[in-house]
Amino acid sequence: MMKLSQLLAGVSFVRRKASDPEVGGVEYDSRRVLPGSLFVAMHGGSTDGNRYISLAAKQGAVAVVTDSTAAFDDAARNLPQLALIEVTHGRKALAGLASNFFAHPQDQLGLSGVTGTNGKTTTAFLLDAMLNHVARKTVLVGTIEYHVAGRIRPSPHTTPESRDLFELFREGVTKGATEAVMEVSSHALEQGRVWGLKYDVAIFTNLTRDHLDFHGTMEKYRAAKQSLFDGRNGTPPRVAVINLDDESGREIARAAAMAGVEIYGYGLNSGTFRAGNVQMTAQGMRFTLRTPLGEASISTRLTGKVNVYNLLAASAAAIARGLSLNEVVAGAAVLDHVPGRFQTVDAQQPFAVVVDYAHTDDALKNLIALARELVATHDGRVITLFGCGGDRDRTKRSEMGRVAGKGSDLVVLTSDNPRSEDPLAIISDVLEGLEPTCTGFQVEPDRGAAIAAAIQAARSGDIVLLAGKGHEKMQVLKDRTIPFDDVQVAQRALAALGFNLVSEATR
Ligand SMILES: CC(=O)N[C@H]1[C@@H](OP(=O)(O)OP(=O)(O)OC[C@H]2O[C@@H](n3ccc(=O)[nH]c3=O)[C@H](O)[C@@H]2O)O[C@H](CO)[C@@H](O)[C@@H]1O[C@H](C)C(=O)N[C@@H](C)C(=O)N[C@H](CCC(=O)O)C(=O)O
Ligand SMILES: Nc1ncnc2c1ncn2[C@@H]1O[C@H](COP(=O)(O)OP(=O)(O)OP(=O)(O)O)[C@@H](O)[C@H]1O
Ligand SMILES: N[C@H](CCC[C@H](N)C(=O)O)C(=O)O
Ligand SMILES: [Mg+2]
Repeated sequence: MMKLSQLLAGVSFVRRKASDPEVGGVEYDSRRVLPGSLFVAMHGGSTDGNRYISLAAKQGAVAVVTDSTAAFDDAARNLPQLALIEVTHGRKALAGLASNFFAHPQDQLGLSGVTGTNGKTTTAFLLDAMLNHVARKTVLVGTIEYHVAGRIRPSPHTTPESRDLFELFREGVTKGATEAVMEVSSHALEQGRVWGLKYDVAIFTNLTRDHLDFHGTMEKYRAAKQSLFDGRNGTPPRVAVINLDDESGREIARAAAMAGVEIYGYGLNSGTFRAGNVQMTAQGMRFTLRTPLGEASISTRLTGKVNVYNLLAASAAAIARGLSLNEVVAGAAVLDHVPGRFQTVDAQQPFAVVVDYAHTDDALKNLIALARELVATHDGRVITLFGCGGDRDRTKRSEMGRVAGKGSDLVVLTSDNPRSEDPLAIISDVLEGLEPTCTGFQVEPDRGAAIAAAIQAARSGDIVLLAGKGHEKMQVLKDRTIPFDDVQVAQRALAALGFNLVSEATR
């Protein structure tokens, strides 16, 4: 419990209807309001939290913070028992209130945030593994799941609302965590979900096409990412770990340097953290890591050029967090794979089946290029299965079709969370890019049947890429959400062909 006035410390507001109740919780969703809660009512893209103020009051809210002048006036008239505060930005206010409510757990954590179009989850997992390897307890927040000092929680969002983030941090600190590693999505930056958080280390992986449905243009998308580095998220980070091979990375580094941030640049061709002598197989990689602390040989079970970048980013961040080069090397060897990222499904079949989360044209292009490199030694073929998400960026659909068509020997075009859209309409958008570039493709909207078809088509030495859903366990359709797991479906398809798992065979 906390007095409303204490919760408001440092939170700027427009006006306040005086009264100072004890508050037992801070909620941004009326459905979670309990007796004694403070409800933060804010407008959104699909509804307006201000519509639910009277419902929240019925459920026992004692105070309401609103981003609406009209809602304030209305509640002042009709709900006289409520303490009221009007703010200009609901989520920024929420971040300040929640930080106060959970007693600033971030101050007791070394906080690292990863942003960029692709590679956030992988880089975060790598950094987390390095920190755990030197016995630092962590909170890990991202797309796949949340880890709170070893305990696993489901992840409803890559980057949760500030209130939920501070709750995770508080629980982590209570359980002995000293570090937090989190993915920071562009949605979160744009909306203010991480407003005011001071990062020790902010990491930029890359910027390529995605999320134009939300940001509108690449410039706005980049600006959202950049705000993690240049102080526009409230306060700039201490260190910025930035991919300097990426054009946007170079721009972001300039802006961060202007804001007084220390830059740790990385890349294959630029920066002070570099990789050389990369030797790559399907099972893993070795390369020389060059850093300002000296050189070391990295050995990892992750593979592919994109994972060289992810390892460079994680290594630089780990060094920024005080690890030695030896500790980085040891930590890099720990991770077997990141769930759903270049995860092989092995039932002793004579071809490879790989589940990967590539759901942008850049990721798909890189994935196919890696597969092409791996089959080139024995003249195998690349079979690529993918679809595009519904209610998401439409501009990437034909581009994904184009890169899949160009790089693959066979494409199986299917569905990937059509959400409210017609799966065939999404497929038709993809075909605009696929048809002109591809000699062999099949269309099968049912993802289960499509996976079976892709696997049936494989011959000895081929690689079957099942792209887009990675770790996901559900397929989101218009009228229902059904359990769906690419790894399991692939295992069943292999079993139907007489290939069976041996123990520990599935990585
Ligand atoms: C576009 C987007 O990010 N939307 C998120 C955002 O919605 P919004 O601001 O439009 O809010 P809204 O749904 O209109 O509701 C307005 C307010 O009313 C409240 N409300 C709503 C209903 C009710 O009965 N009572 C109530 O109080 C809501 O809690 C909210 O505070 O805030 C909501 C509450 O937290 C989220 O559920 C919602 O996520 C939607 C479902 C979503 O799909 N988001 C995705 C795109 C997303 O955020 N993805 C990124 C990662 C992307 C990537 O990995 O590349 C992420 O960080 O997860
Ligand atoms: N550094 C990278 N550069 C380009 N592509 C990458 C990189 N790392 C991973 N990928 C590709 O992108 C896919 C998603 O990777 P990952 O989950 O690490 O990224 P993410 O940024 O967290 O994605 P999301 O925003 O969807 O959660 C991988 O399966 C792989 O195909
Ligand atoms: N988290 C990202 C990736 C989703 C990947 C793909 N499976 C899809 O549903 O589009 C998003 O929500 O845009
Ligand atoms: Mg992610």
